[in-house]
Amino acid sequence: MPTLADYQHVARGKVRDLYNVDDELLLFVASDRISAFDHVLSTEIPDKGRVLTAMSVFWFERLTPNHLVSCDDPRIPAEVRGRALLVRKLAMVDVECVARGYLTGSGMADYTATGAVCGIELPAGLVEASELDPPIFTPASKAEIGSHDENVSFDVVAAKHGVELASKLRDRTIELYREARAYALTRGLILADTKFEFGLDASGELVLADEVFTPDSSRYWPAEGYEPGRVQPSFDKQYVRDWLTSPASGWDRLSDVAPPPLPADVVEATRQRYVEAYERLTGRSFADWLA
Ligand SMILES: N#Cc1c(N)ncnc1-c1cnn(CCN2CCOCC2)c1
Repeated sequence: MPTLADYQHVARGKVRDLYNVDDELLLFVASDRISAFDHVLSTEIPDKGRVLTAMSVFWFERLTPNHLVSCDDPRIPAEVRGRALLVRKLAMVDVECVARGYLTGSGMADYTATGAVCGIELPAGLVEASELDPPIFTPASKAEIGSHDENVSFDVVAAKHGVELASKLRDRTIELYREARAYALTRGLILADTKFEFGLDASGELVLADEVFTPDSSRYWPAEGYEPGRVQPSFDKQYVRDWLTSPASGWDRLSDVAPPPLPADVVEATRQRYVEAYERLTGRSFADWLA
């Protein structure tokens, strides 16, 4: 059985890492790190990596083609089993493919400033968390760790990758989002938006890569209590956000100071929210995940 040290570390994200296994395969590892307010916190959330990996696998089982080869393979080191995926190498398309079914975050900021998002004019009078019907494709250029992705128009993507591939990215992004949004609603969860990464395989086929419909790549809101006109509570990170912005933390989010460690009760409540999100979405018990 190999260890992680046997594989070359080839890419590091805020909370994920990529290792080279061989000419065909990569190891995609999800950590227990959590980010909030653009900081990677010093406190980890136990099982976060395992829960998010289990969520990606649930969706990869339903949405093909994708890069997943295996979640349970002898080439996966025991130390990361359950939070690591063996994936096939692709020629990645350098676009963050975002679908938005609700107006929030940078989309709301762009709308407030210009009445449009990624060059897509929206109706007047929309408010924070307004539903967008139809959902919109709002691509972004990938940013380095620590800075925000930049929203770009479809035409910018088409200029870089050609109209045919840009259209495929847009159509596949919206198609996948619509399917997952409808399903999530049946489980009492609003999938407000999501971010995909795609690659091309040797035959030139567009293949879903990265993580899929996890709380790190997507915004999940509880459907119960949904009300446009205010910022909705994040299903998974609200406890962290509320504590960090409360007097109890002693932290000023507008300062450049790193956030303080999280108290144990916030860590446990957050862990429970990740487990609850997985169990509500999949109908499966997290205790059964690669036990
Ligand atoms: N997925 C995938 C994938 C693939 N299947 N084939 C080739 N390259 C990639 C790849 C390389 N970098 N990234 C960006 C996202 N990374 C995620 C992990 O953590 C680091 C950042 C994706």
